Amino acid sequence: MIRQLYRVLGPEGPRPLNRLLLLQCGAAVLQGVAFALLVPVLRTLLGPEPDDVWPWLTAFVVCALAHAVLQGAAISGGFTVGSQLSRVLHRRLADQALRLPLGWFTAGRTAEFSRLAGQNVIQVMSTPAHLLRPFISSLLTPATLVVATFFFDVRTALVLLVCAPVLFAVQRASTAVMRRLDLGRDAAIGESADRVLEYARNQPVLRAFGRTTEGYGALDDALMAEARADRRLIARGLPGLVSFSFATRLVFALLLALGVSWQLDGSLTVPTLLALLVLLVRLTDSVSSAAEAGAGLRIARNTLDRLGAVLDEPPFPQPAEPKTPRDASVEFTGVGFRYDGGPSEGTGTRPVLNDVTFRLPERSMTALVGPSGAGKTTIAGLLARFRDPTEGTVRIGGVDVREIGADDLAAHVSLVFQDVYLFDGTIEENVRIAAPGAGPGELAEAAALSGLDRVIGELPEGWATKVGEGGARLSGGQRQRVSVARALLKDAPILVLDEATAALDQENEALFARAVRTLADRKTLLVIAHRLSTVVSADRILVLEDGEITERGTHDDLVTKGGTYASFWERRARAHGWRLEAAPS
Ligand SMILES: Nc1ncnc2c1ncn2[C@@H]1O[C@H](COP(=O)(O)OP(=O)(O)OP(=O)(O)O)[C@@H](O)[C@H]1O
Repeated sequence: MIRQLYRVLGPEGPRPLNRLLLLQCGAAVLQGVAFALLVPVLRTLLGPEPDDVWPWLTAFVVCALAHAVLQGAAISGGFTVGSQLSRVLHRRLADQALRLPLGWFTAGRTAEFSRLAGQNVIQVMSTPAHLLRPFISSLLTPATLVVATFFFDVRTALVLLVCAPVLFAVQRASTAVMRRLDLGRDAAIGESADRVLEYARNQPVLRAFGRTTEGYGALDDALMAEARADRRLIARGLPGLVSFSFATRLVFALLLALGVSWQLDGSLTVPTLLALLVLLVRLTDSVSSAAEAGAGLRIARNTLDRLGAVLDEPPFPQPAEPKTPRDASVEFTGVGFRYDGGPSEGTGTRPVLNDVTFRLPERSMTALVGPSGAGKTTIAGLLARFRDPTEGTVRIGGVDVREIGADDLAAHVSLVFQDVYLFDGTIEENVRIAAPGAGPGELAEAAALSGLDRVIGELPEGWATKVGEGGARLSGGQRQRVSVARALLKDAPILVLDEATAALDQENEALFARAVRTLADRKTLLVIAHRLSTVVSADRILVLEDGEITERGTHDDLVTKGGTYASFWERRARAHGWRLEAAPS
C-alpha cells in the first residue's frame, strides 16, 4: 500500500510521506520497546529485590512518553499528508483528464472517473491517519516484541519466530481472497450508485411513462447484484478470517503450555513467566488489530490501484516537433474511422467513415448534410482531433493535425455542438471562457452575431444572469446562442457549427442564417446543416450517407444533377425545419 501511495502522489509527494512514515515507524518501535520494558519491571517487582525496579521503571516511563510525543506528531502528520493527498490527486486527475484522448471517456469510464475524483479521493485521504498508522504499528510493534523476547527467554523467542511466518501466510491467504471479493463488491456498489443517479436524473421520463411505482428494472437488477456480492463476501471471506483468529489463539495456547511446562521443570521463574504472558497478550492483540485494520486496508488498496491505473493511462500522443498550419484551409484525404469503444457502447467495429475526401478552402462556407447517424459529428470531431482517424489524413493549412501542437490546434478551431454544456456561472463568464481578455467591444460583437444580445436584453439581470448547472436555467435556444457567442469570441479561423434542429424560432433562424453567412467572409466554416436556409446559402454542399460522401456541389448543381440530394429537396423543400433523412428503400 505504501508503494501505491507513492505512485498516486507522483513526484510531488515523497517528502511529507517519507517524514510521516519515519514518525509512524518510530512510534511503533517505541511502543514495542515500552511494552518489552514491562517484562523487567514486572520480573523485578515480583522477584526478591523489588527496590531495583527504579531504573527499569524510569526507562519504561521515558519510552512511554517518547512514544506519546511521536504518536501525536504521527497523528497530526497523517492528517496533513491526507489533505495533501486530496489536493495532489485532484490536480493530477484534472491534468490527466486534459491529456487523455476523448475516446477514453466512454459513459462507464466517465462515471468511474467522477467516483474516483469524489468519494474515492475522500476515502484515500483518510488512509495515512486512520489506516497507515495502525497498519505500521501492527507490524512493527510485534516485531520489536519478538526481538525483545530474545533478551528474556530465547526459547519463547524462537517459538515466536517459527510461528510468525505461519500466521503471516494464513493472513495473506485470507486477505487475497477478501481482496478479490471486495473488487466484485466495489463494482456492484458502483453500478448501483450509477443506476440510482440515472433513476433520479430521469424522473421526468419515468413519470411521463408512468414507471415510478413498479420500479425500474436496471436499478432492481443492480441492487440484487449488490446483495449477491455482499452474500458472496460473507460466505467466502468468513473462513479466512476465522482461520486467522483461530491460528493466533493456537499460538498463544502453545506458548502458554510451553511456558507452564518450563516453569514446572524449573527453567523459567514465575515472575518471568508472568511478565512474558503479559507481553504475549499484547503481541496477540497487535496481530489481531492488524487483521481488523485489514478490511479498510484492502478497500484502500483497491481504490489506490484504480486511481493509479487512471493516472497511468497513456496520454493522447502529441507531436515531438509541432508544426504550424500555413493557413485556415481544411483537407480530409481518404479518411476512414471506426469507434473502438468497449461493448458497453455496443459499437462493434463497423467503420463509421469510409474514404472521406474533401477540401474546405479558406474563407468559405460548406454545408455537411446527411441522414442521422451518417457520421457528420464524427467528421467534426476528427477535424478538432478529438480522435485520430483509423485511415487517411486530416490536414489544417497543409499540416497533418497530428503534427500540430494541442494549443495551436485549439487556437485554430472553434466548435459549436448541438449538446451545449454551460458551466455554473453567469452568461458573461460562460462566453468569456473562450477569451478571458476580450474587451467589451469584442463581447458585444460576438453577442450581436450570435443573437445573444436579444437574449441579454430580455433577461432582467442581463449578462450577469446565472445559468445554473449545465445551463439548466436557460432555454435550449438561449443555451445555443451562448455557445455560439462563445465560439465566435474565440475568433478561431476555422468554425465548425453543428446546427441545432429545434432550438431557434423562425425569426431567430433567419437572423442566425444571415450571421452565419457573414462569418464565411472571415472564416473557414463547416456547418452540419439541418436548415434549408443554411444549406442553400453554402458555397458547397457535401452529402454524407453511411460514412461516405456520395454527392458534392452547390445547391443548384445538386438539384440539377437529380441524385439523392435532389430527391430530398423535392420532398422536403416546402417543410419548415428541413432535414435530410434516409431515402425510403
Ligand atoms: N462515441 C461513440 N462511440 C461509438 N459509436 C459512436 C460514438 N459516437 C457516434 N457513434 C456512432 O457513429 C455513427 C455516426 O455518428 P455521428 O454522431 O457522427 O452521426 P451524425 O451524422 O452526426 O448523426 P446526427 O445527425 O444524428 O447527429 C453512428 O452510428 C453512431 O452510433
